[in-house]
Amino acid sequence: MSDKFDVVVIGAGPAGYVAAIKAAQLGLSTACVEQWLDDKGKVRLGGTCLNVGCIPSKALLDSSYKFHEAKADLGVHGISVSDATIDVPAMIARKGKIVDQLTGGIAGLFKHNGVTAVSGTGKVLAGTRVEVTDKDGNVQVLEAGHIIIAAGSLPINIPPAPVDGDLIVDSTGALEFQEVPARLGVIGAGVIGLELGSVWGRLGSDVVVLEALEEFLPMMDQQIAKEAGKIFKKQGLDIRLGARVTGSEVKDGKVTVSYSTADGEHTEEFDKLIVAVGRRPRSEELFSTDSGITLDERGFIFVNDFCETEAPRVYAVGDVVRGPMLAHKGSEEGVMVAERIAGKPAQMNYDCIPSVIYTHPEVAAVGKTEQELKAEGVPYKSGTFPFVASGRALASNDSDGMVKMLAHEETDRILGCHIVGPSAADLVQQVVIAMEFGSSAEDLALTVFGHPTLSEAVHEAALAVDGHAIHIANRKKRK
Ligand SMILES: NC(=O)c1ccc[n+]([C@@H]2O[C@H](COP(=O)([O-])OP(=O)(O)OC[C@H]3O[C@@H](n4cnc5c(N)ncnc54)[C@H](O)[C@@H]3O)[C@@H](O)[C@H]2O)c1
Repeated sequence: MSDKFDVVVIGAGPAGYVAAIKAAQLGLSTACVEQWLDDKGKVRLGGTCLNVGCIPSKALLDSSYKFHEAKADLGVHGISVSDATIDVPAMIARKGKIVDQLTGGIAGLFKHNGVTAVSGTGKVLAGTRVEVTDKDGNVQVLEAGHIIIAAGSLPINIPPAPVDGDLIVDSTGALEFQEVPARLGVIGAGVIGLELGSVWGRLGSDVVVLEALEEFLPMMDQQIAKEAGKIFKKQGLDIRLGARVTGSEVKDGKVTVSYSTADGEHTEEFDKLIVAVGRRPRSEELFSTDSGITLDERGFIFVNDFCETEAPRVYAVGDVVRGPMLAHKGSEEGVMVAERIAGKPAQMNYDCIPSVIYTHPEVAAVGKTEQELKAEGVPYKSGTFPFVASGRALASNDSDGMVKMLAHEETDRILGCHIVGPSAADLVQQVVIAMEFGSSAEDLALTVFGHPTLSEAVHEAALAVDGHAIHIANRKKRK
């Protein structure tokens, strides 16, 4: 193997592997260094997202939802299922197969595009060189025209609940339970806590989520967060806000968690405990001190809007840099950087990145929340539409939630859209496209939406912005 490449990418997660494929497609000789190994000691591509994140968690979310439907949701359609049971090891094995299929698919894409996968741990040295140490300790140095660091992130550990991989697990361990825990504790009511809490809750666990903050989903639009909180409560998720975990004790196959609230100290006993208190950038031991790369105060690699680090010809993308820790944000940064290396004037629109919590119903958002617009003093108007007024949602017996559209009071330009409801992730994408093209709420209102679809709820929310909704009573004066 040559040790000279136009581009060396460190990390083969969604940010790194996409950057590598794009760079190769643009005619640049490209290597991608990855430290993850499979059980045979071969390099494994795909990073957290494919191996222990987005994809396996969605596989379990879907399996557990089907079980829940069979047990509790089909009766209303006149379908009776007697004695639905769940084979947890079979469910986990199916998830494993999907992961294998997708990670193998990236190896195929690398081959097809001519990306060289290099097994080992990469470290950036001065002079755009990358030192790679393989599993046996062999070291080689790659000479790079440009470097793209896409080293990702790691779960945060907290001293009150040290992960032991058995009773106390992080998001990775929570994808491997071989039986349904009777009582499951979750620390953190963030994205991971809610998704994994839903999986095991639907399979029969009695789930308690302990969240230190008083506010539920503070990053989300508060009207939508409140609606989501009500729905999750109705589903049986016991989310305790203002509950800061202060300690844990493992004894006799159980874990006792201590937490404090405004009322004082409390304890709860669980069969398993998931720690989901956030992730941190994987930026340690990633570059030599003379490489010129710097970190910001939170440990993220410091980059500008074009993902350029302070070292010439060294870029960083994805979870290891500022911005939301989302696979699609990392992938798009990877594409932008590959194109800029190839001399194209590419840039990212950071104002138009959707985010989703894959509970059922899903919670999805793009753009500004109402509280952000208020804080920034931006004049705005809003329109909402509840799914209970959607024929399609009622037909599917899936009518919890609403769509909320925010537009500029004077220009009518769409500023944000927030949804809790069926297929929220796909619905919000319609608004992402509209926003990317600078659409006004009226543009969406004048668009023909197929009937009967869930998408009509987006249309009606856009109509409601100026009091023109058809299928609900408009509260505001029409313009
Ligand atoms: N669907 C998705 O897009 C998706 C899925 C999974 C993860 N992610 C990303 O991964 C990252 C990590 O997710 P996450 O859910 O771990 O983090 P998060 O930051 O979304 O939530 C962590 C929560 O834990 C709480 N917390 C911290 N310490 C606590 C304590 N001692 N006691 C009680 N509560 C405590 C915090 O207040 C916070 O609300 C996020 O950036 C997320 O966006 C995204």
